[in-house]
Amino acid sequence: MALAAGRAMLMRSGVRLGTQAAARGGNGARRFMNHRVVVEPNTVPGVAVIKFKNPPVNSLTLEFLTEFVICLEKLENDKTFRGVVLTSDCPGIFSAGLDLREMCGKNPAHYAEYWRAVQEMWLKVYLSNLVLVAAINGTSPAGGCLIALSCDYRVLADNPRYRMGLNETLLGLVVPFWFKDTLVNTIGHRASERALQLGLLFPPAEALQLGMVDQVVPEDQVQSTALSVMTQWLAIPDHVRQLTKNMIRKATADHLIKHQEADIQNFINFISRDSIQKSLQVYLENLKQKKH
Ligand SMILES: CCCCCCC/C=C/C(=O)SCCNC(=O)CCNC(=O)[C@H](O)C(C)(C)COP(=O)(O)OP(=O)(O)OC[C@H]1O[C@@H](n2cnc3c(N)ncnc32)[C@H](O)[C@@H]1OP(=O)(O)O
Repeated sequence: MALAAGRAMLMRSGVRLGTQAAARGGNGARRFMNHRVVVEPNTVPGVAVIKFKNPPVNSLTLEFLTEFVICLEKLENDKTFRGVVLTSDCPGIFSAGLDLREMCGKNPAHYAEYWRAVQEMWLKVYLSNLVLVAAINGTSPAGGCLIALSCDYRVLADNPRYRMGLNETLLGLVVPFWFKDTLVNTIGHRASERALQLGLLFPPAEALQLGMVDQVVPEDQVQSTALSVMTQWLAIPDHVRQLTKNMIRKATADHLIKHQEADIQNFINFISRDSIQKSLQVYLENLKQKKH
């Protein structure tokens, strides 16, 4: 379903699906290249590494989301893969979250298409049959943090410049209930109440203390740590681990699935408001200004 919608979207946007290139890396592993998502089968058998490559900041554009979902779906359907490490190819940034330009100055049909893609991405990651380990090698606000929180395990680089959290209120936005649920399921109710209302972005030591990440390691060890953690997770037979994961996550995902259309309508109504459009424009302008 998501794959079909994604293919249609890529066709509309002029991206040819036949262009995915396969090449052999130095270790003989096949390396699949999309435009914005690079998939590398790794030295650990059954494990692929997905690298986000949507410069400058890995913002979650419609095209990025579509490629990402297609990549995950392909890996899920290829029974040689049991686990995936998610990481970034953009130095210092895991993902800047939802692309603000997708939510600014567009029409309701675009907002609907974009929000459905955000929902589908979250459902795909949150309910994946694969073991997903986030190797967070950069800052990850809002939607970037959501991706990491939706994985099974999080390893964060020990760099005080890398912040993580759901900072939506700082943009004048209210997080959707399923962003909130994902955070509450990870760090608990009280910590989420404070983090969400204040739009807090946490440095590594605090993220670890809160349980937002599972491990903080030196920057050059993020991916290797993620891969060794993966070995531990893959020691469990897939079917029992998958059934257990599904049992724990199903209610949260079902809540969105049941209200998916209403959630899209709510997003359109909210994001189309003049006051929200104005605050997003001001936020984008401030990002530009800070450079000068
Ligand atoms: C009922 C439903 C309600 C709606 C719910 C909506 C939920 C929203 C979720 C989100 O994810 S909103 C996005 C939140 N993200 C952020 O707040 C991050 C903003 N960006 C930054 O803080 C910084 O850019 C950075 C990520 C820390 C990187 O800093 P750096 O100094 O390295 O780069 P910049 O010069 O700031 O940025 C480069 C370039 O990229 C543009 N950009 C940055 N973030 C975004 C983004 N999220 N979307 C689109 N574009 C982004 C930035 O404007 C610069 O552009 P140019 O000036 O070069 O054109």
